[in-house]
This record gives sequence, structure tokens and C-alpha cells, in this order.
Amino acid sequence: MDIGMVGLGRMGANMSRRLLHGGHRITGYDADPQAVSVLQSHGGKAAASLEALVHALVAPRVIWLMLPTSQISNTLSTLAPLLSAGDCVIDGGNTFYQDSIRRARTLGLLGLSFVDVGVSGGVWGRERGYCLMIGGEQAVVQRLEPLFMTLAPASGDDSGAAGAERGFLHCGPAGAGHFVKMVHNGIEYGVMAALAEGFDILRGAGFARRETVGPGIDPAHYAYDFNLADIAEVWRHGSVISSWLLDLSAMSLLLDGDLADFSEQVPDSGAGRWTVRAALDEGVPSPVLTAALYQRFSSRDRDAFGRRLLSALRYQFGGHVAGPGPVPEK
Ligand SMILES: O=C(CO)[C@H](O)[C@H](O)COP(=O)(O)O
Repeated sequence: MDIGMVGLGRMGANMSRRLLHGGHRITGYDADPQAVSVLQSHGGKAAASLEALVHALVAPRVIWLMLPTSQISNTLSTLAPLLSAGDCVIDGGNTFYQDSIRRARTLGLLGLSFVDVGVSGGVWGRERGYCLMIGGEQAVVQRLEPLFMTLAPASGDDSGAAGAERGFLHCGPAGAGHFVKMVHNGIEYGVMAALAEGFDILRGAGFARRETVGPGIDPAHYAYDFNLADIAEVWRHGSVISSWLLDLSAMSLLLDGDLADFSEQVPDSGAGRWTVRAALDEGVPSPVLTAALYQRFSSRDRDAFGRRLLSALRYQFGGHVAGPGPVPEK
């Protein structure tokens, strides 16, 4: 198929390369001309502007946006007047699903189709393929199937696997793809938090070798010196918690057991918050995913003032001092 790819960052560039390798023709646009040159070096065509991209494609056009969430509205405002009825825009970013529902309606009034695709696979997707969660009208999604077949992990697999087994799924009408991806990312936070906490506990299992243990704790119970990379590795083989995130943990720990080059402050791009909001709207308890989201806020010291207030209160009611702070009056 002929596709216009807008956004040639880590995801857009790698997806374009996988599509080119699968025999599709890509015309790409990115605000960074260097990213467009890289696409050209892999056999794609370059467009110098969104206008040029639209003109380079034959109607009915398919334009795939792989952009940060913040750039989708402006890009659609520029694109929409350039497109013709029957053209299709795909948003493959981590967009809030309610924005996708609204955009599908707005573009639909102009005769344009809008398909939301949650894409998971990260920087490894070019080789491994991408898991695709798709929302939109059935007929439009069906027309785009050759693209999904190529991007999904089982591309080139002639086992006869279809749809979900290949790694793509039409989840429902507009917004459904981004809704499913939102929850996927919410789960991702939870699994990541569980791995982080578990490895932290294993790392602490030798604390009695380094410091005086508290009353009632036998130092012999905390005298281990675990090799975390080895533990992650052994868990990868046949354990109940084997997973790709565990594979990535094993690789990270092998490269540097202290993870010294990584920040303790963990950002979030929005999907975790939206998942928790959906859980609130649905009245579904989601303590694990919520705690994992709050862990990220804590990592950025968003609760530092609250923690100081805890210390202040302990001081006020009991004269307890924690760390540097006012000395209680006798
Ligand atoms: O879509 C993704 C993986 O599937 C995102 O790359 C990942 O979820 C990053 O999100 P956050 O910045 O919130 O951690």
C-alpha cells in the first residue's frame, strides 16, 4: 500500500522501515529534515511539508501519524483541509481515547475516516513486530489490513494465523484502540512497579551485613548477597513471571547491577492517569495500577511537602525528630 507517514521519530522511523521491508511504499514527513533523510536512505520518499506529503499521495490516501500527543490537534488542523473525502488518517500515538472519539466525529463530518491504533513494541518493534490495538469503522479497518499484517509480529508467518493471533485486533469503534492501549500501559506501570519492588527487596536482603539491624530482627535473616542479574536470568526460564519486561530487567541488571546511569525520577506520559480515571468512572477498584502511578509521582518528590508535614506532626505531638530538623524542646 501507499502510506504517508508523519513523524519519523523512534517509533515512526522504525515502523516505516518495517513497512518498506514488507513491500509498502512510504512517503514521510518530519519537522526534522535529518529524520526524512534517514527514511530516504532506507528506500522511502521524502516530503518537505504536510502539503507536499498530501500531494505526493493518490486518493484515497492513507496517512499515519506517529507523533507526540501534543502535536496531534495542530497536525490534523493543517491536514484536514488538504485531504479529500474517502481519505483516512491513522493516529498511532498514545492519544487519550476520548480525543480520538471526538476527532473521528469531526473528520467524519468532512467525509474523512479516522482510525486510532495503539502501538506497542517500543524500539524493538522493527525486528519483533508491533502489537496493534485498533479502533474505527469495520470497512476502513479491513481496507488497512495489509498494513497491520506487515507491522504485526507474525508478518511473513504463513501459519494461517489471523487477527489477534498475529498481533493485531480491531477492538471496536472509534477510540477503542486507544482505550485498549491506555489500559495496556496502565498494566505496564503495574508490572514494572512489581518488578522494581521485588528486585529492591532482593537487593536489601543483605542489609544486616552493612548496618545494625533493628530490635527483633536476626542479622542471619538478612545476610544474603544476591546476584540480581542471575536471579532475573533464572526467572526468565520457565518461571510464572517470565515476560518481556523481565527480559528487559535481566538485560539492564546485567549491563550495570547498580543501574547508576538511570534517573530515580520516573516520568509518565498520561496513559497511567487515564487508566485510573477510567477505573474511577467505571467504579472499578484498581489499587495496584493506582499505586504504580502514585509511585511515579513520588519518584519525582511530588509528595515531599506531605512527607515533611508527617515529620512535623510527629515532632509536634511526640517530640520525635527524623533527620535534619528542629530539635525538640525539653
Ligand atoms: O506505549 C508505550 C509502551 O507500550 C510507551 O512507550 C510507554 O508506556 C511509556 O509511557 P510512560 O512515559 O507513561 O511510561
